[in-house]
Amino acid sequence: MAPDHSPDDTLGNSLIPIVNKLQDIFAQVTVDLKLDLPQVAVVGSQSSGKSSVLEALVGRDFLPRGNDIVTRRPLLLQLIKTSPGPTGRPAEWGEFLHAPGKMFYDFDRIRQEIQQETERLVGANKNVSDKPIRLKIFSPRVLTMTLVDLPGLTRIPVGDQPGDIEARIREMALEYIRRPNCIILAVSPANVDLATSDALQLAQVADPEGVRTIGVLTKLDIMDRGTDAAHILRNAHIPLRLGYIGVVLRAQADIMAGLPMPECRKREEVFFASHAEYRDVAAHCGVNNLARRLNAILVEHIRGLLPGLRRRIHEALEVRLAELRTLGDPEPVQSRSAKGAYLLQLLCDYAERYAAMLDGRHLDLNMAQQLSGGARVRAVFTEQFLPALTRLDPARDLTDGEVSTVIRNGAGVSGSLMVPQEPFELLARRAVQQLMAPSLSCKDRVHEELVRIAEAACPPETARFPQLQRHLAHAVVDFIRSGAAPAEAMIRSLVDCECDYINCDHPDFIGGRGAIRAVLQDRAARQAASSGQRKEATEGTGPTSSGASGSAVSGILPRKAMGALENGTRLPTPAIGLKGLPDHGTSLDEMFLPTGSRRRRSESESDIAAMTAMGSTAPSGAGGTLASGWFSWLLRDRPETGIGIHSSAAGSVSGMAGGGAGSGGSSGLMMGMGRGGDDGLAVAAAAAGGSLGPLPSLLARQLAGGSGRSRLTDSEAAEVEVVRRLVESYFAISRKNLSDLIPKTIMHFMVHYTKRGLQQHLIKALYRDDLLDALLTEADDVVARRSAAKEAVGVLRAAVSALEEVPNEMLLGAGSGGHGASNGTAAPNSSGTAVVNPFTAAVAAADAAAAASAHSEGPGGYLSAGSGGMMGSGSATSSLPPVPYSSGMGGFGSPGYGNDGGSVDRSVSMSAAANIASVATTQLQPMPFRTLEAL
Ligand SMILES: Nc1nc2c(ncn2[C@@H]2O[C@H](COP(=O)(O)OP(=O)(O)OP(=O)(O)O)[C@@H](O)[C@H]2O)c(=O)[nH]1
Repeated sequence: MAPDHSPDDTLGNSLIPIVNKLQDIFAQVTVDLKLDLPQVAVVGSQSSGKSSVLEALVGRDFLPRGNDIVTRRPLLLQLIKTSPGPTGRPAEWGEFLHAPGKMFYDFDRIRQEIQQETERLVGANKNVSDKPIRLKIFSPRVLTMTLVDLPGLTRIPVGDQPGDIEARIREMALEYIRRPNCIILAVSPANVDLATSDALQLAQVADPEGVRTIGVLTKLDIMDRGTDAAHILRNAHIPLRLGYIGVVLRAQADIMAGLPMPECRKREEVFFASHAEYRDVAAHCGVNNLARRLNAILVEHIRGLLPGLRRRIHEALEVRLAELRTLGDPEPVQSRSAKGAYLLQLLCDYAERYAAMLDGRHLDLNMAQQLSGGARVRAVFTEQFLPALTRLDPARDLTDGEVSTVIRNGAGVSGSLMVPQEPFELLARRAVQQLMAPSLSCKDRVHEELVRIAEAACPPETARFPQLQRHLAHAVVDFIRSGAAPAEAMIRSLVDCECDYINCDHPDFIGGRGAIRAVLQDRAARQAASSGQRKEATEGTGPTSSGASGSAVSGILPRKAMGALENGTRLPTPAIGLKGLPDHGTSLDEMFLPTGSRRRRSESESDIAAMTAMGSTAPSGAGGTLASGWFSWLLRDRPETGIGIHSSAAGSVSGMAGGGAGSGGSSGLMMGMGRGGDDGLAVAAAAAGGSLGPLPSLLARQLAGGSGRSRLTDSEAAEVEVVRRLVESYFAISRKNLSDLIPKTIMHFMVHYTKRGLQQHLIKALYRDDLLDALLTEADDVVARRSAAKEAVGVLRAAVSALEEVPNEMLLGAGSGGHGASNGTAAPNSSGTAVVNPFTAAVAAADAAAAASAHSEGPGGYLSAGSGGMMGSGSATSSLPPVPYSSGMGGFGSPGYGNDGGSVDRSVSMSAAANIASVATTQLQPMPFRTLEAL
């Protein structure tokens, strides 16, 4: 009797053939759409009964068996259930991959063919090979599934077997059973101690969780008298998650005597019925139950597989249809006038696609993955250009010492009392000049993006006309370039304009007064903080000196100047300061009038260099003058500095005066410098003894390498602070201007220009009588690709119809009450948490079905809920996550028939894309999206 396909198999039988049909459809052509079906592999020691188990599942006698090593190459056996054939015609047959078109109706012949094919490769003397034999068995009496018969594990090499035969077979078996979608039938003979089972040992390696291993116990009928395997079948001995199934198969003598398979099944039934020790497990034993359980597992798996499969088929179909459109279906037009119209249409399409991509009107799937089209141009502005401007430091690379030197050099031989205009302008220009590089870089990035868009805008139909693509690429790139040149000129002019006139009247400019106020406030705050600390330290000692009374600012600034600052009134003394402050005359602002005629703008960097270098030659001051600048005046009488022009005016000219000023140097006129000889010029020390030594080319401070704030006098540091603030303020204005104008310039000269003019340009460049034929000549491979794409579309449509035969509830993954496979079973894991997986769920379903039809008197069978069996911890609804069957071995049918990837092959369309890309890359440069840092 063939395996009993009871109603619980109905679902599987309706579904699995559809999957097989799909596999067959895909096998016909080069549509590399793979199905990730689980397969069933038998593993175990030599002569444990592996082939016998497979045979029994198939229900036919066709595999070589014996007590010696028999299976010497893996056998991939695809069982395909067929409808019963018309009377008189054999309904069962086998086909080998290595003998295409040959149908084997005689199963003895199949056995012989397996033997011969084995010997053909590895000889007759017991050697083994890992090269599989692929066999399809078509029968109305089989469950549809793929089985793998593997050579048995052995220890001692015999015959032609190599010395490492044990390791070889082990590896061969592991190669199959390691695959996550392989269901392992671990076959162990019951007449050998289970603790020594090779099958279980190997299955443990490949499936440590035990979620896809079913134990199969053979030879129950020939166990030692007085022993039985009931405890094993109850899963009590060496527990497996999916438990054990006991079978009684044919002995060698039965085979020799030709005992028919149905007889054997009957005998098995009788065996379990007549052995009291197996009564409680009998309902779940036997070949029929093994088949049912495997089927349930497969069905559950396929249920999870189908929705994704349908989606992939539809996607593949879309890809092929799109490819067909690009290849031109039907054939391209022939008449000249029609060709002209077609070319015109293509050019207009191209220009429209380019514009649409810029405007964000062209949507495609790629857009979910990355920015594209106009959004990228905008990203260049917002995510690259603007942040790059923000990061710019107006006094980049200039130390305080250098700024100070520039200021001093700008003051010339007579020094200045207030902030000199020239050094400020020089530094401001230098800072603004920094805006040039990111601005030009922004233009370059947009240029790249436009070329990228131009590349992507190619209408798919152009793919078949390589010359047209080439000409298009040239024409478009030229056109984009023609917009980039004036954009660059404009950008340069804009930055030059910003540099050329330092507009101190700009309403946003902080101005000299503002800068001084800010610095004073800062300093006052610092001073207040430090005096607060001191006060805390000396609390209770009463008010301190005059410097501590009143505001911190007034302690620094002369009262009149302070008043002027606060009231905007005039100062009694002439002041020198920056021009461009809001009010003039004799107010505080007058302090900032320029000391000399302004120079024309010079090259900032060279000016800076020159002015810095000049530092050594410029005296830091002359006797009695505030050689270190106007800020000394602001700071005089400041108690904390310990300096005062009153007290030391007579003695000091500057630290530079060295020995000449030695007596007064320690409290010298010049702030900071008076603090000690070490602040003076190095030359001062060298010149001790009265005569002045030669003036070094750099100031000692710079020579010492310490041009930082700590090396400057307090006055110089304050001066530097004010100048820095002025430069920062002015730079911020220019940066703001350019952050607005540069994108506008680029948009105008490049983006909008190309968008508006591209169509005209293309028509002018390419819509030419002399080019028409060449441009519309198809590439040589297009015809072949068109027919391949058509074939693929046909196959995929067939696959779609095949899938339409699948009941909807299966595709949706809805539970099927009738089948029971939707009820998962929670197997307890070590921590007591329920672990549910499709395999166990399917097994539970099969068991439930078996229990329902069981004729045993047992209390629901050993796998039933609550029985304490390995499955017995109750059931759970199977909104189960599908097991991630990430890979699988190739199915039977064709070399490319494997199920190891599951991905849609887009080779043809990809080659089309590659074609486009290759054309483009010869003409156009690839446009990587540079990161922010690239700027
Ligand atoms: N009595 C009895 N004999 C069995 C049973 N199962 C298998 N046999 C016998 O055991 C021997 C080995 O069986 P095979 O099916 O060839 O074992 P195998 O594991 O495929 O062997 P190799 O492919 O050589 O590793 C054969 O003679 C079978 O008839 C069983 O349940 N009872």
